[in-house]
Amino acid sequence: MSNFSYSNSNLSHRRIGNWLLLEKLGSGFSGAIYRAVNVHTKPQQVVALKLQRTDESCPTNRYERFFYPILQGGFGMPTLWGSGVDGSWDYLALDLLGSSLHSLFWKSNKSTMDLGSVLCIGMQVLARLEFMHGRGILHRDIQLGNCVVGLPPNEQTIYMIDFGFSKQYIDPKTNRHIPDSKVKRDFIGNYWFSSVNVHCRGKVPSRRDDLEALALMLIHLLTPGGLSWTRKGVPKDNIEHDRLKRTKLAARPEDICRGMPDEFEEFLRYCRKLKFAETPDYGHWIDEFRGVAKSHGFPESDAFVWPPPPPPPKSHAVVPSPRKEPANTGAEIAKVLDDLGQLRLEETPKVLGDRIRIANAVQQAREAVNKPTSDDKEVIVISSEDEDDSTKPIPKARRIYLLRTKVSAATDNATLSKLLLEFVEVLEKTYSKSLTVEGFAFLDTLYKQLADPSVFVQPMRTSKRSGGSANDAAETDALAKGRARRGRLAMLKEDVEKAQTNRVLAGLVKAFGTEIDSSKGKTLPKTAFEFLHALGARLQEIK
Ligand SMILES: Nc1ncnc2c1ncn2[C@@H]1O[C@H](COP(=O)(O)OP(=O)(O)OP(=O)(O)O)[C@@H](O)[C@H]1O
Repeated sequence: MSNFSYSNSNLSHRRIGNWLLLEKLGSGFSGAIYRAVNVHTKPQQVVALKLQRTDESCPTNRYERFFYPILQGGFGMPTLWGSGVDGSWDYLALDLLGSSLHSLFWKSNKSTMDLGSVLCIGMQVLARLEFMHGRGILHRDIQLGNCVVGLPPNEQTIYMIDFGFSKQYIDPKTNRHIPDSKVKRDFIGNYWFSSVNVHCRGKVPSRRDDLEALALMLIHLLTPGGLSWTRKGVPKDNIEHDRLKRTKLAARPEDICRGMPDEFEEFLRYCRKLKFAETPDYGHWIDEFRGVAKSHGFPESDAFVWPPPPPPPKSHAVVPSPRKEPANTGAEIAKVLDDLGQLRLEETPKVLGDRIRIANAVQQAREAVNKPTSDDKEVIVISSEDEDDSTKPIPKARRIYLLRTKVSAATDNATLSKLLLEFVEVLEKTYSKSLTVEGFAFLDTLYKQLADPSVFVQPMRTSKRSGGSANDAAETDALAKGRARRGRLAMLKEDVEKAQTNRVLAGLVKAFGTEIDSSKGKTLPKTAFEFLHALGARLQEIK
């Protein structure tokens, strides 16, 4: 085993193979990278020479020499110009590239990376993974240090490097996916971003784990100070490592993604739901990230521009956009602010959980900011639903937001039914069948519309036996009986089918929201969709 210290050594001006070493670019535990020139070419070809001792206990250069040829020609894959062994040195001559994302972010001295840049990283790394996986190779060490930008004119392209931990997941002899195993295995990857399955549960890595590492990397960049388990540095012993794994395992997607566009939480959930041998839908998530960029006013291109250009104007930076409506008076704005001031979270009745109350408060604040003052002479509509006529995908969160604004303006049950079914369609079409903050906010608005008769133009009740709120409550209670016997969501669906009034439906929407909010991962099982469809149908019937 080599005791050689790559970080303390300086091999500048030495010649290895055809290459004259210039300055050191980086070094790790088991290798060093130098800028080097080919002594035989004119003009001199400049490369990055990746060096490793031949007696290295972890001979990653030998593995990389195998993978690079398979990856040649891929966009964002470095070209391998040569490789060999010279004396005690094993070397790879690679395209000379620029800084790693780790070093760019570190030097920016910011606690988070801007959303626009993070989305570009997401889109580009997804495309790299699609290519690698398409060639039958897993990366298995996705991290910021292994994503590097090119040198001009390729400085907006992110390259994948370091295939020392890579592996073929398609067996070249049988052409079949490698098998899964129940035997716990030693973890391969990195402490920060390796997936929960691989890192904490000892599972065999597959394509899904490369994607989950990317998801964690993106979430890390958007988290002030980074993901909690990255803050104490590299674990020094097994006790610290075990603690780190426990923290990672316990971190719920909804907690670590709080405050970020919903798509990040959905992407993480999606990765974790993929089956061992399942092919991820890379294109779908590239489109989702592009949609988020668009809705936040960033360019839709995945070009990674660093340092990031100034953020888009505030009016475009917020996901929801105001509806077209007459100019608001100063009194209205004052009322919204007053309402916000009155918002006493601990005393607000619990409707659908904290997530909704917070979402609503944030929503109101956003709307207050976007509303013109009484001094404004004309209404400036920054964007509206009608403007979204492009073929680009609208992110799920925005679609749900738009539906929610329509629900709050609806004046009859038929419209509510139509909007609810559109909402269900959005949920059904997305991969992650979990209810996000926007989804809960939609249910909350629907609940309020159904519970408050004053919002409807038409009379709300047609039932002979529903005389008042006491009866309504009794009816809801009666309908709730027997839930212990059958699945609660299935029971709620049956209750919906029997409901006679909007107020009863409101109670059931509330119960449904509470049910989902208390479920692990806020996921919507089949019975939840059945409930929503039944609710849509019942709304058509109750005039
Ligand atoms: N082709 C390249 N051009 C320029 N710099 C590079 C290149 N490849 C690597 N580097 C720099 O050297 C660093 C280490 O590279 P790499 O990850 O390939 O080596 P390693 O020995 O496997 O490192 P580690 O032990 O940290 O995984 C990178 O983070 C990057 O800053």
